[in-house]
Amino acid sequence: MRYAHEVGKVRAAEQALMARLPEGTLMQRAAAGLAAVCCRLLPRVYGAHVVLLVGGGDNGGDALYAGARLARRGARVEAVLAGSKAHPQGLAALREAGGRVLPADRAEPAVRHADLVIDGLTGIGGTGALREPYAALARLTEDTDAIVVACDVPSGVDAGTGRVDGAAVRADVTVTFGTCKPGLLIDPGAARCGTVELIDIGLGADLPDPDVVAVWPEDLHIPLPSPESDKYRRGVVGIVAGSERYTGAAVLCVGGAVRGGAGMVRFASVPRPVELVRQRWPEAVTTIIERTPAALEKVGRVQAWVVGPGLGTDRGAEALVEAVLRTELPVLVDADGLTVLARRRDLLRRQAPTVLTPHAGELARLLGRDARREEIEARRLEHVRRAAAELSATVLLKGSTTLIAEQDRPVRVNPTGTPWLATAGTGDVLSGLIGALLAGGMTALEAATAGAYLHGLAGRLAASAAGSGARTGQAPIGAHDVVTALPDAFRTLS
Ligand SMILES: NC(=O)C1=CN([C@@H]2O[C@H](COP(=O)(O)OP(=O)(O)OC[C@H]3O[C@@H](n4cnc5c(N)ncnc54)[C@H](OP(=O)(O)O)[C@@H]3O)[C@@H](O)[C@H]2O)[C@@H](O)CC1
Ligand SMILES: Nc1ncnc2c1ncn2[C@@H]1O[C@H](COP(=O)(O)OP(=O)(O)O)[C@@H](O)[C@H]1O
Ligand SMILES: [K+]
Repeated sequence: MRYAHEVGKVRAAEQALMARLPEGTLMQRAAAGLAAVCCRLLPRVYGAHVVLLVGGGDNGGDALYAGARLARRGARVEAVLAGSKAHPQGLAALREAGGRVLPADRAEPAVRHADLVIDGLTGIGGTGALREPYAALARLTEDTDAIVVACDVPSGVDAGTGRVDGAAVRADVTVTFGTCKPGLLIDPGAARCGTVELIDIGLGADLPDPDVVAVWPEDLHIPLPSPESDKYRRGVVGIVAGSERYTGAAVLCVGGAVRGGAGMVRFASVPRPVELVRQRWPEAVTTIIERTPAALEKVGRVQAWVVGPGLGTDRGAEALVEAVLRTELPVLVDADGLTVLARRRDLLRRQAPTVLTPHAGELARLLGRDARREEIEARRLEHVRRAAAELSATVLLKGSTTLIAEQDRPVRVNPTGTPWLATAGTGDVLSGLIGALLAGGMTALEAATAGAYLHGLAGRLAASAAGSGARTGQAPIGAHDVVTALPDAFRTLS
């Protein structure tokens, strides 16, 4: 897992470490690491043209010292100063090494023609939208052939949240110090980082437990069938989805569960979705139910439930959501089920695990009051955490960078996925898949994590046209393609 710490904790750890070291040691460590990465990225350091974008704080100091190191190795280093002040010792070091300061009006051609640009405008001290001239300098990085290396954080990205409010640097590589920052792992900030390289500056012992962790495949412990397995031991998942009006969601959800490794899928709904599920997934055991509180009595035993996709939001849907949540089994609530829950949050008072899989709009409804969809998209980390605490559930927030939160645990960031997944019905596949993993005995957090990982990977595999010779090798996909690609996604793990 890759770990990230909140900015306040990074600063506290830095303070504690700095108190034990000679002044300036940490900045030298950071600058040495940054310069080493730049040397690796450049085909030749000697004679390379390097431009530094330098803000008024220590982030600019790192860039200046790194520039001095590159200048000493023969690079032609030019610095553009964004503020009225710049780190004085860093500036002196650059000049002493043969680097020079460019006037502001030379910044644009310099960045455009450079071999490498170091962004040292703002780091963890950046607050709010970049002001001028920082913003104009950050925009220059969007239109250059130079390799853009962000120092600690791409300027314009909020290090704590990943929020981007206006102009921001678009980096090929982000060299971050001591520990990752949440904004480097969470979109929209993560999309600005390129590859993230972590430089050890010795903070380790002073850092507390991480606030955010990115999931790695070796963290996923998906149970595999053994010789003693039978369909009941592998897990029976019950799916309550679909309505006379919406049928596709049910078919996709069942598909996600079948391909997600359930020993058996029991599907319960009204006649039309039952008929369609039977046609598409003869493996599923179907039951026609009425939309009443007693509906589940006919369904048979399961180990976990999924409720919500295509269910509608009327009184009948509410009766079904209530019936499922009144069981003492793990339950995943998705889609229309979440809309029902927004007016019946009392149903979340239960002992067994509950997994909620909202997108930002659904989470806004669930949190109510002041929550707005756009705010949630912009500050995903804060909202997913708040949701897990207020709703006493495992919350998986979908969208660009899926986050998974449980109270008092680090938030998990899913590294797989592709914007091609932003198409109707892919969420239904995810809920069926996680339901199957829950029924197989994984904890709510494990099942949500593994489900998000496999789903994102299946999306990528489905979207990439291997061997097609196409330029990007990617193509649009439908939700059923994600279902089809799930076995290949599982195969990458075994
Ligand atoms: N501490 C340590 O031990 C170590 C720290 N290290 C490094 O220090 C970095 C943190 O340095 P920091 O605290 O000086 O803040 P920093 O990121 O340079 O930003 C402040 C500057 O940005 C400006 N500014 C802010 N917002 C702005 C906006 N919206 N628009 C425009 N300008 C804006 C702000 O201007 P002001 O508001 O003061 O006018 C000020 O000039 C950290 O990321 C890492 O790289 C490493 O060397 C390792 C050891
Ligand atoms: N921009 C994006 N980048 C990556 N994944 C995305 C993006 N937008 C949506 N997704 C993923 O696509 C799926 C869409 O789910 P959802 O919004 O529930 O759609 P539906 O309800 O139509 O099935 C989720 O897994 C989500 O994480
Ligand atoms: K920066």
